[in-house]
Amino acid sequence: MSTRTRKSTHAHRTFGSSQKRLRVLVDMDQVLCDFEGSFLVKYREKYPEEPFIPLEERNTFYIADQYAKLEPDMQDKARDIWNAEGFFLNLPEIKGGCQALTEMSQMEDVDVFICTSPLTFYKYCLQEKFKWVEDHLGPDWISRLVITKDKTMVHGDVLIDDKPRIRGVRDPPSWKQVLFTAPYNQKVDLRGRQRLNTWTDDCWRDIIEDFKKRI
Ligand SMILES: O=c1ccn([C@@H]2O[C@H](COP(=O)(O)O)[C@@H](O)[C@H]2O)c(=O)[nH]1
Ligand SMILES: [Mg+2]
Repeated sequence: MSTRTRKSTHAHRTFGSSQKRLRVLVDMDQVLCDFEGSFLVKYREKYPEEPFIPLEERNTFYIADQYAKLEPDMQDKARDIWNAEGFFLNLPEIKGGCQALTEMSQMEDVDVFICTSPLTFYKYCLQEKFKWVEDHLGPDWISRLVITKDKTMVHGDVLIDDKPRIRGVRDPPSWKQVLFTAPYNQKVDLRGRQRLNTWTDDCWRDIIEDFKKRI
């Protein structure tokens, strides 16, 4: 066997598959973690006499924008809830999310990363996001956690995210968004995007398989 043949055989073994790997980015708030539900419970506990907006009537991505329309100081009262120590750490899981992520990461030719934005008031949020991931998914996922204010800067093929409009310095981003359904994004124009309503059926699997065919 010539040197050239040996080299190419080795190369074939090392990089055996011609299938490109699909890189999936998955958001945390309102995709893996129940930000909205938890906010409402805590808000009503803290301000039982104040008006509130039921989940099915939420119509803006930022809670504070809609609460500001109720009364002038409601915006600050709302912010106090998620700025508090322990808010992010104690967010309940969106049903089936962590199980789906674990299974997704075991799919052939798929790499999964968590991609989340921090609060500008980052005192508790940053470390609590790390701890949440460790507690719910395990320590191996810490190296798969990307925290950024600008998700367009992160390279990927798919971003599963509830935010109706994601903008940043890179336009267009490398990824295609799959819109994870939330109360405030039910009526938005999908602009060619796919929707994922829940983690509790196999639709996410079909979406990932479909993207694998397209890359
Ligand atoms: O009403 C809200 C809802 C969310 N936030 C914060 O915005 C970012 C959103 O993060 P994603 O990664 O896009 O889910 C996050 O820091 C939320 O805590 C908010 O400030 N107000
Ligand atoms: Mg989100």
